[in-house]
Amino acid sequence: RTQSRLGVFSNKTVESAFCVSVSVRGNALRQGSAWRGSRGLAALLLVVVFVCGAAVWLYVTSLDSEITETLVRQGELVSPRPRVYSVPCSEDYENYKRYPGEALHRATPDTSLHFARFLFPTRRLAERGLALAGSDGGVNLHSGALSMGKQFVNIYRWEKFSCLFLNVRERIQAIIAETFGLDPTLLYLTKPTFFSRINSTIAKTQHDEYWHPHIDKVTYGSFDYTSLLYLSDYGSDFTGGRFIFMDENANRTVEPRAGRVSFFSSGTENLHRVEKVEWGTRFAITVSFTCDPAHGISDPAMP
Ligand SMILES: O=C(O)CCC(=O)C(=O)O
Ligand SMILES: [Fe+2]
Repeated sequence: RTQSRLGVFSNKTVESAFCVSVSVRGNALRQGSAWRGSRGLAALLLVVVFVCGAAVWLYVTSLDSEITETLVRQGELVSPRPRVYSVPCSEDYENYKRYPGEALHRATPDTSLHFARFLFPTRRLAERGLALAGSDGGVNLHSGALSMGKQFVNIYRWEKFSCLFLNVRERIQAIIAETFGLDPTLLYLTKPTFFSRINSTIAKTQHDEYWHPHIDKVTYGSFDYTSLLYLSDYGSDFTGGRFIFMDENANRTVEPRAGRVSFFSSGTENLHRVEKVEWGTRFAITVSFTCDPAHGISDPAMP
């Protein structure tokens, strides 16, 4: 369809060009109008090039994402009950030691109401932490120390962060436990738990290449449950950057919304990737849990 639209525009252009070449052979008045005509033609050409460029760009970006289903739109409010999509259990789990309560589901709740209170300070903290770190990837929260040249800065000094994080962590842990039918005391925070800021600049390190399909249990080792708390809105703060579950026959997306928490079991059943961010800046925090007490980490503490 894009090609035929381009054809129609080209035909009109040829017609106008013919009229102009007739005019220049006439008198001065006609030359003046020919000049105005050719300026109009140039403007028309510019508009045509812009429209075609935009159409091709939209087409290519829609091809890139290949979304087949949108599980949750940015504007939807899925609250207070989480929306749950069950996926078949991955056979990989047979190779792992099992811990009580490991469940194999995917849940995509929108808990904006519960998290609204934490959004602004958490987002500000993420912005300040990432500005200090000067990285386009993420900032680890488990040590609390950001390297800044040769100096280390403890981010937990800011904003009573440990209390804030504890609340966020506890609430997410409670929702995961409730949704998967687990005992919340058998879930442990694990590392890495981190802020991420993504924009359209080119990745500096391989770690910054967030768009590759991956399985969190493989990438991070200790993850059994991944949760993502979004701190900015798809469509207004940034475009692109949708989260995509890559199922066998479908690519199912979750559109980030500030305050939305998406969580899922971290195994093969939840292969996923993040679409490249096209415009703007996307902030999120990844809070991860393990069922293995040996991989648990303690909550950040105030120094
Ligand atoms: O930020 C997201 O939506 C997902 C990030 C992710 O897949 C990861 O950190 O492993
Ligand atoms: Fe991931």
